[in-house]
Amino acid sequence: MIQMHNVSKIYENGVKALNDVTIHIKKGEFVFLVGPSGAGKSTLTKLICREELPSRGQVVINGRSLSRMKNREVPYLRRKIGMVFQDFRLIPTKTVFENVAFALEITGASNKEIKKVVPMVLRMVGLEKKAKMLPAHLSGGEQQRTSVARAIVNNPLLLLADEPTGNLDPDNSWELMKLFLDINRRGTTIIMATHAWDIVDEMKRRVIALSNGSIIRDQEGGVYGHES
Ligand SMILES: Nc1ncnc2c1ncn2[C@@H]1O[C@H](COP(=O)(O)OP(=O)(O)OP(=O)(O)O)[C@@H](O)[C@H]1O
Repeated sequence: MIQMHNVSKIYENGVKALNDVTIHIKKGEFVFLVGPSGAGKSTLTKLICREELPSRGQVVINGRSLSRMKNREVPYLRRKIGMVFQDFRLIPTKTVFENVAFALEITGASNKEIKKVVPMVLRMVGLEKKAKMLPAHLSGGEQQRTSVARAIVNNPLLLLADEPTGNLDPDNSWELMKLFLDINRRGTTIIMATHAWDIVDEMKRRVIALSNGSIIRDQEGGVYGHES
């Protein structure tokens, strides 16, 4: 489903963030991206959602090369990808319901569909009772679950999460991981960049370790590792 062939990324300021990276990720996999700060994890996730283009090599999602994709096709790609960030990125003036509904509205969903689907997704993340609240009145864990609801409301093929537990305490981090497992069991591929070594070690999933822009380990049922 995701293929990167000999991908390098050099930013305009000359920083080489990724160096000859080749990865294949199959539909339904759960992959942790690990490595020290600056190793290239965020850059890799940005290449997958075409927020950045590779300087060399190819990124192919579902058989489509992202370098050849036209700008007007990018929204269709993004609909297939749900994104979750460390800092939640909710719209502060919208309620929980409205934040999630917004992701559906921009795909042209009808009001009827929004009224049906949003409560279902809020129930799945355990926020059905908080639908009318604003993000500022929620705990960090609840804000992150709202952002997960928003990410999955379009039923994406892929959930891309960049350090999603970075602002959560251990209990909320594990709640989030249970939710991710649930989402993964329903068939969504998950790629999660993280420094949370305890989560990686406990979950025993595929681990891709980056160091200085290169893959130094790619292991099924892997651990965080301390080589990096
Ligand atoms: N937009 C940019 N322009 C220039 N250099 C960048 C840009 N984004 C990232 N970099 C550089 O590319 C390298 C890889 O950064 P990246 O954010 O991918 O690392 P990371 O592994 O996600 O780090 P962290 O764990 O701190 O989030 C770093 O040296 C960083 O400074």
